[in-house]
Amino acid sequence: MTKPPTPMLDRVAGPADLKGMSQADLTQLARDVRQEVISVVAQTGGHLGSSLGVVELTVALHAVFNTPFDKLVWDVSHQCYPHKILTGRRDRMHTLRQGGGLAGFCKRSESEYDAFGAGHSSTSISAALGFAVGREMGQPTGDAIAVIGDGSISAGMAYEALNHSGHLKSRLFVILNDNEMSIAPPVGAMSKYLSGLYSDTPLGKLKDMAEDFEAVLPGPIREGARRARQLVTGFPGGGTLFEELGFDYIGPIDGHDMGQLLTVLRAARARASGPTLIHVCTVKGKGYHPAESSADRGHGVSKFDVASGAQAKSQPNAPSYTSVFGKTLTDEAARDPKVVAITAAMPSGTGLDIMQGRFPQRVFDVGIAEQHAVTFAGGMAASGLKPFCAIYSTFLQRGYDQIVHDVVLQKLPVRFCIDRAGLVGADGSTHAGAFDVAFLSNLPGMTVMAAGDEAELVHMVATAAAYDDGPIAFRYPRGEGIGVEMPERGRILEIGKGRIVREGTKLALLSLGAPLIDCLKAAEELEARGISVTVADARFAKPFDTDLVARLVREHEALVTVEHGAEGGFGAMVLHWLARTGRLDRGLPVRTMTLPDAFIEQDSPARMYAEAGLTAQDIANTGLEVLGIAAARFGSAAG
Ligand SMILES: Cc1ncc(C[n+]2csc(CCOP(=O)(O)OP(=O)(O)O)c2C)c(N)n1
Ligand SMILES: CC(=O)[C@@H](O)[C@H](O)COP(=O)(O)O
Ligand SMILES: [Mg+2]
Repeated sequence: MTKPPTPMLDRVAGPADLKGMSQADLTQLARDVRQEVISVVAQTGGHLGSSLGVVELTVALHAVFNTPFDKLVWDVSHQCYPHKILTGRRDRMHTLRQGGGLAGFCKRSESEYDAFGAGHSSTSISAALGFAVGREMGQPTGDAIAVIGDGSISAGMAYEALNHSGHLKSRLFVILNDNEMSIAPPVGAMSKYLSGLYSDTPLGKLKDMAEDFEAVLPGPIREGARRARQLVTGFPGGGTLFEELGFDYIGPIDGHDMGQLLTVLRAARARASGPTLIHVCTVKGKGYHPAESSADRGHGVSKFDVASGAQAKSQPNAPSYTSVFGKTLTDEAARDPKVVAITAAMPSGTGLDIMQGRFPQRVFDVGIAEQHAVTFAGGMAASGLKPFCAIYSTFLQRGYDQIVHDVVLQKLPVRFCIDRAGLVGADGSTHAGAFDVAFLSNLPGMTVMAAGDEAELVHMVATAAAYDDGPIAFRYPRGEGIGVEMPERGRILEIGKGRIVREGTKLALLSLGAPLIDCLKAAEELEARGISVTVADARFAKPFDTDLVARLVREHEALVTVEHGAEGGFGAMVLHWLARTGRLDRGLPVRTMTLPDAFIEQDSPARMYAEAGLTAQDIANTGLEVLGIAAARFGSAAG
């Protein structure tokens, strides 16, 4: 399909070109940018809905503010595609979320217009306030503008920042992009509150009067808006929640109406002396019917046909880990009424929407609130329930102290279901599930499992359901399983016990979780070279199977551990144990293969693991290396 003409956008090299444009030109520019976003994401896939929802807002912000001197901070920044198109990266948008290409989120190293990196939500107000204080202390920076969604502002960190902003009273702009959507429909009292600010109040009529005012929003209008708001908020001071926190509140305004946006942004920029929140109402997926009309408003799409909106469907060879988890937990819930589940605004991403469909009263979506999710689960466990807290590895980082202080310290039997473990592909370094084994395995009394395949995941869900002696976690990767035969029902695994998957004699490969398939492939390659290889699946990072490790060390000439996790995790613990028990004294060559001490940028998972040095070939090569050392050291027939 030929791309629609974008005459106004073709004239724009950067935000400076927007300064002289008329409202009509800017409106046309927005139309062009919207078409560009649709054309690009049809080719690349990505976060379509959120970006379409902020097209007019992005044009207006770059037209009114002096970026990059003024710092525009996008929350999550999954909605940054119009921003990237307008800030000199239009010609590279076709590389979006691909190896060596543009990141799917804002990155300081990618552009001076990306004032602050993101990918995780609810950080923008804190960062913007940091810039504002920097300005006040003489740093070369201008205004600070945070753009945060109605989902992201529901997270605790956003309140911490709002609270501090109101305390400091620094000039700061917070644009609340309210599209009444998170990934799923938003949950929580804040969402209802925001809707109450504009649902059926007289303000709706006042908005029309705000149009085309070049000067400050005229007093009667502004006063009228405040009076109308007093009708709906009832706060003692008569203001909105934000005003009670020390913000000037303006809105709500129509985030697709260029006239209102320009008028209000220019007025606010001219007048604001302290923290100012501008409440902008938008539509996620705006201007592209297939997105606007879909349940998730096109939040995350694969490549698609523009005319029909039909997305390219991958042909899976095996069920996804996520769907296996969702189905298996639902079966466990059917057998045990104590089983409940918690998600932090990601019911479909975690697969809990499957259980939600059958047991809606037993699945709790707490909003983007991982810290709360963990301690909430702790309370549930303390009450006698069996909470399964399903949070992506990368987002679980947000609730670490709650894991340590509220759950593990009290030995509460919370089950942590850690999806997206390892490298995740297009979302890149901000979303890597690299650290959970390391940060969980050092906690006293924590049990950590890792599924070697989708059948193992079924057993781990059953094991977690049966395990009430304390906190337990199981991790599994993004995407499809490897196509193993699936059990009817999960088997309860013996805690701390691994398994031998392939018997050999010379080299021992000890895998934790997903690298199992790569270890088996490496073993086949080495076998073809006459080298006999044992492949063991650790199953548990903590407590790991010391009898198994002792046997591998006793019966083989060399040992290699492999994990999709950062240094300081499983391999480190095994090595530490071997050293501590004297099992290295005879000089057995050991290698621990982990993710590197670096962040790996977006690419296909296969290419990311190649960059990490964790392919089957890498494992085979490492095996040859350690066997060579063994031969040189012990004069064996190894190698
Ligand atoms: C800490 C954290 N938890 C979860 C996510 C996953 N996530 C990405 S966008 C999103 C919804 C954001 O909703 P909103 O802020 O309203 O933005 P919109 O997509 O509506 O523009 C979620 C939950 C995340 N990026 N960071
Ligand atoms: C922007 C964000 O954080 C989420 O949309 C995330 O990209 C989802 O990841 P998955 O695609 O792995 O569910
Ligand atoms: Mg939203």
